[in-house]
Amino acid sequence: MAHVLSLHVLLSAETNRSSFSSKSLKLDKRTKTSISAPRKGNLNPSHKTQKVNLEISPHRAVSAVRLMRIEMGGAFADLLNEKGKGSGANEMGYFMCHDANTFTRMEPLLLQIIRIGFYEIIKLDMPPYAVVDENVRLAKVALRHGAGNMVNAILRKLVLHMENSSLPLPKLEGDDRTQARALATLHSHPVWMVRRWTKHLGQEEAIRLMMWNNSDPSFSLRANSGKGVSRADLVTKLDVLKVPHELSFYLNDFVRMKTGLQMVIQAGLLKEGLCSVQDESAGLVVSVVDPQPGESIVDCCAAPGGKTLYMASLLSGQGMVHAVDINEGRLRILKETAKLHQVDGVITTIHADIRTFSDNNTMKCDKVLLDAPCSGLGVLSKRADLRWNRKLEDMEQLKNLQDELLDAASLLVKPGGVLVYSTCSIDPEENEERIAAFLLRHPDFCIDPIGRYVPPDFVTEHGFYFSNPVKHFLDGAFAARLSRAI
Ligand SMILES: C[S@@+](CC[C@H](N)C(=O)[O-])C[C@H]1O[C@@H](n2cnc3c(N)ncnc32)[C@H](O)[C@@H]1O
Repeated sequence: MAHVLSLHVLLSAETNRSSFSSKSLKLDKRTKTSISAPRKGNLNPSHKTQKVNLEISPHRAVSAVRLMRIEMGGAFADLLNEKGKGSGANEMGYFMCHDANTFTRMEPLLLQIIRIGFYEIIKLDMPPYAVVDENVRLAKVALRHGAGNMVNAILRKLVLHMENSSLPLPKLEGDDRTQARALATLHSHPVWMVRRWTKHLGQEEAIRLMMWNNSDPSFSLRANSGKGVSRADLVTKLDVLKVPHELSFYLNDFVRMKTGLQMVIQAGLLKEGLCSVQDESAGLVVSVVDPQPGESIVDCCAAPGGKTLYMASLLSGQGMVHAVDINEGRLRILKETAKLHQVDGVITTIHADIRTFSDNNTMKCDKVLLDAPCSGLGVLSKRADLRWNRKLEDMEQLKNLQDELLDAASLLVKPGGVLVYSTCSIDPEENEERIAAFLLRHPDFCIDPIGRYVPPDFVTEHGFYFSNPVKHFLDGAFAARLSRAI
């Protein structure tokens, strides 16, 4: 069950995607004939006459390979849909490969097929015997007859348990550790995360958070005012596309949507730079910075540029955002998007490690944003793979890095200027604790409470910004606004 959640994302993405066209699939699917003229993959000639039922679901096939690649190769779920390596056509080719040696290497696929079956039966509530049938077929085509039999036996056992309401689910009893393990299984999260959240949030809220992480993510679009596109213009476009949406309660340029992102993409709204996909929680971090025309702003960890672009669009052509990032490729994306969004006149890109940049530079700006590398524990509903890639040991390393970056960023703030530290984490050790430690090291900075910049609902007792997924139904995010003494 470990990756069933990412499967969910992939399935819905693939339903609308055309990285392999339905036209090409028609050639291969729903035919109960021998494979005679394969168009992809290295089919062994000896199989040309093999009678194989190819009536397999392409979505399942692509999903199974993608899940395997995420698990074994660390592929990012959200990058798998780009052309090339991750294209659906490639993965279908993988499935249609009938070389005996490849079978051995493909074995982990069996696990993914079983996971898909479990997910469809338990979570998607699909007709169970159809699911068994489809996945058995898939295992037979992709692996071998015996693999199909195994899928059949396991999924049928599951269906039986479901019918008799006798699923052997772990019980929420015993000591903390045992309960955490049970919750981890029930809600498909790593045990260390469950233990951490239970400690920080209490068990009830930890469960709500896991349920949120497992739910369908919603998305927000930001109308690109830098290009003269108003929210009303964006709403008109969405109406034409018949994409259901509602206006953001918190941000004037934002629109929320639960479904229809694929339609927005296919209609070219992003490609034309009319809008960006940006969560309101990230937009509210920009509200905390509160960019004003004429100001100089350093964005220390800027790429791929979500916040840089939004800040630039608020400058009305006056002022400058210096976008610094250590990752050249991501910075290039930022630069290209800035052009597309017609805000490149107020953005300069600087490829550098902010730590050496600030050491060797006398630059002092009105405002400095440090959107620090973090665990991403606030965005797990959109990053289904992240929970399994993130390790407890990462947290210590991240905290050290965040401290170093904060020290470096502070050097770029002019006297009387503002430093904003933000993360997309809900973990106090990456948020409040980093600020407390920073203020001890830097007595020339103090907290500037953010009540003036965001709705009261997002203001913590210490004057920080915090977006809580289970309270605000947005991604989790944190920001502290610190002002430097004159
Ligand atoms: C959370 S992401 C920033 C997201 C960005 N602010 C946005 O809104 O799109 C963190 C970024 O920090 C960058 N980064 C990590 N270490 C860095 C360093 N030492 N100096 C500069 N950038 C760094 C990473 O390359 C990554 O792009």
